[in-house]
Amino acid sequence: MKSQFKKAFIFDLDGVIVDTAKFHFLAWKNLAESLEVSFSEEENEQLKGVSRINSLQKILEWGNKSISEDKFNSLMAQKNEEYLAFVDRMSPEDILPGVLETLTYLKENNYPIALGSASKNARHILTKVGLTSYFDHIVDGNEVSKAKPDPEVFLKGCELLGVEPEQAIVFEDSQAGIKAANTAHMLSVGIGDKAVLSEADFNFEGFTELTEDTLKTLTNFKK
Ligand SMILES: O=P(O)(O)OC[C@H]1O[C@@H](O)[C@H](O)[C@@H](O)[C@@H]1O
Ligand SMILES: [Mg+2]
Repeated sequence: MKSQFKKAFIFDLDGVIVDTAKFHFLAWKNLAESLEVSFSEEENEQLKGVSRINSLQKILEWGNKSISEDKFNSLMAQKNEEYLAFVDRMSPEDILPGVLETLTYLKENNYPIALGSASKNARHILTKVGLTSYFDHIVDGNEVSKAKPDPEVFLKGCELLGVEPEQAIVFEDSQAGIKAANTAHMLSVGIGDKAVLSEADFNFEGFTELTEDTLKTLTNFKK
């Protein structure tokens, strides 16, 4: 049965828990440049939180390129191979500052916790950094049909955690993810540049700013 008072936490992965956003950037940049499509931090911002397939579609649109289905599939595989070579070198040292402390506090205080990521590599990355056991449920790119900014990934997380969307607090580093949380009436917490994530209900540079008092403020906040 759902308790209407309980709060639950949903974490995005890339750029929130681990700094894999920089690996996605490097891999997409190499791919875009191989197609002679210019790719800067600005374009990259628009790919954060966006699925692999939609990201490649966007790059092709920006460069006004049309390619065969075979080429499309081989580029997706090539990007993922390059990305996974970076991931292979990851260890618990790659957990972003303050994340472990936040997860430990939430776990000790019995808050339900889910992962809500667009990545098909999410489980592999959580294993690499040793965080799998902190999550009651993991929803990743393999389990959703609609990519962020559609809220499907977070709604699935709520369903599995047994809470209503209004009870969920979402940590996100992408504009697409903040939009998804807002659309579903969840509390959106932007992690990163406030100017970029201006639509979030709360903003923090990183988890080191999230003290126990701040977490209590979030759990008591009514949107
Ligand atoms: O290619 P993957 O690992 O399945 O990830 C899909 C997307 O996952 C998101 O978490 C990232 O922010 C995106 O940059 C990425 O494209
Ligand atoms: Mg992210």
